[in-house]
Amino acid sequence: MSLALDDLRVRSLGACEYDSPFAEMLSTKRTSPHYVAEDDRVLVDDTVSVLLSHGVPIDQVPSFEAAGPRKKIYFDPAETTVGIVTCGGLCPGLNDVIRGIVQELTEHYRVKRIVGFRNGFKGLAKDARNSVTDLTLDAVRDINNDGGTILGSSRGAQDPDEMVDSLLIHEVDVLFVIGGDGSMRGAMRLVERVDERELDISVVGVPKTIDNDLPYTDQSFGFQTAFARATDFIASVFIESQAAEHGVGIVKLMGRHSGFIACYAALSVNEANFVLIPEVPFGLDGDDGLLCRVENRLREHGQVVIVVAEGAGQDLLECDGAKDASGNDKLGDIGLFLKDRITDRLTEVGLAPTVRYLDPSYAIRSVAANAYDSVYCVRLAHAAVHAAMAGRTQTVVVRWRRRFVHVPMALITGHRNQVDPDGDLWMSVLEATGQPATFGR
Ligand SMILES: Nc1ncnc2c1ncn2[C@@H]1O[C@H](COP(=O)(O)OP(=O)(O)O)[C@@H](O)[C@H]1O
Ligand SMILES: O=P(O)(O)OC[C@H]1O[C@](O)(COP(=O)(O)O)[C@@H](O)[C@@H]1O
Ligand SMILES: [Mg+2]
Repeated sequence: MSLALDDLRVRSLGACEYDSPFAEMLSTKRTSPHYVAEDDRVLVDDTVSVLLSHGVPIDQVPSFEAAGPRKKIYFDPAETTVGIVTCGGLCPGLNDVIRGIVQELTEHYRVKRIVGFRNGFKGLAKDARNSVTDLTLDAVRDINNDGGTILGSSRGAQDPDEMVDSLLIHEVDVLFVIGGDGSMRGAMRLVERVDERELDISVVGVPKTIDNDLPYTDQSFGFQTAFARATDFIASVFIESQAAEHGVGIVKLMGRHSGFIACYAALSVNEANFVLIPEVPFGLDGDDGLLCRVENRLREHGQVVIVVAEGAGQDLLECDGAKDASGNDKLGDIGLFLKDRITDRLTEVGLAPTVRYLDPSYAIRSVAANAYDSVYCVRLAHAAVHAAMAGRTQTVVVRWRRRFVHVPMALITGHRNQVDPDGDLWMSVLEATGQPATFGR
């Protein structure tokens, strides 16, 4: 996708006139290999030929605004009320982000009040006006030890005007939306209404996706925890299948449209023979199809391990076009389908398989963040707070090539991050599994 520098400019509500609590600490800081000053920018691309292809001087190639504290801020902290909402599916680290935002706003910016809206955007609807909770340091003290979100979450559309009314009733100046692609679309609709009503409210997003399907972020928070947890289940079916005469282990992992969890978890265990992801179609039948390949593998090695992302092979299933409350496609169960088809095939050819099938999806998504993701979450939380207090709006904070940067909200929903079948990650999966680049197609 080709971007111009202007596509990457983030919106500000206005001039920053208040001293930031970080003003003194920043007074001597300059860009270094380990720090990007607030007036410097971070390149989108890191490859020589790509940079050259823009054909413009280096300060005009696409770049992001650096995240981090500013010397001057837009909101007067003593007069600022902040709201936080978590939306969509769970993801490890949601509580860490909430806690990080509350700690930063309380201990450094000393804002007037922080409220949490309960159960996602539902908590901003008209009939939920009493569902806010005060987020104090005490309220968030140990929440990082638990998975899920203390605020609750939901799917399903809400009236954006009602949501703006709720922000006004609670005198919210800054709203943090922690959510995925759907939530960011919802947040943009909210910003439209805020603009129409000429309100001075900042909306800043912290992108959340267990599937790692949001662009402009190296890896989303919680992803490392998720694939680390997924490895336990792959290891389990590996051991089970090893102990059987004709053992087949199948694990279905989350990944609606993007197979990152499947790829990373499989590479981590490095015992999978087939990794099936939405980005790479496969066929079942014929000498080249999955069933024949599984049979051959079983005959040669006595054991097969398959890792399948939930969105893989959807074209093989009958789909009724059903949607969830947020409008996301309801997927067919590729894991159970494969389990049945593989069992039938191996039984037909007399191999009497022992098939172990695990679908640990919710057991993976509901855990607390690991130490790595906790660090990531707290740093995203800090970046989000600095961005909002400096008046940025319609903006999300992400880590891109190890730098924390600001990205216009529209870009994060513009396309999906997916495993590139021509990229080096998929190549590593092919190397590790020994499976062909395509089969049955
Ligand atoms: N196109 C959209 N416009 C407005 N709101 C949306 C849109 N898509 C999703 N939402 C809302 O955002 C919230 C979260 O969306 P969902 O798709 O469930 O999760 P995620 O944000 O994790 O992708 C839901 O309340 C949903 O109704
Ligand atoms: O059963 P639920 O809660 O609707 O969620 C299932 C989906 O949620 C996900 O974890 C991702 O959801 P989001 O779009 O909310 O990030 C998918 O991997 C999965 O398909
Ligand atoms: Mg989503």
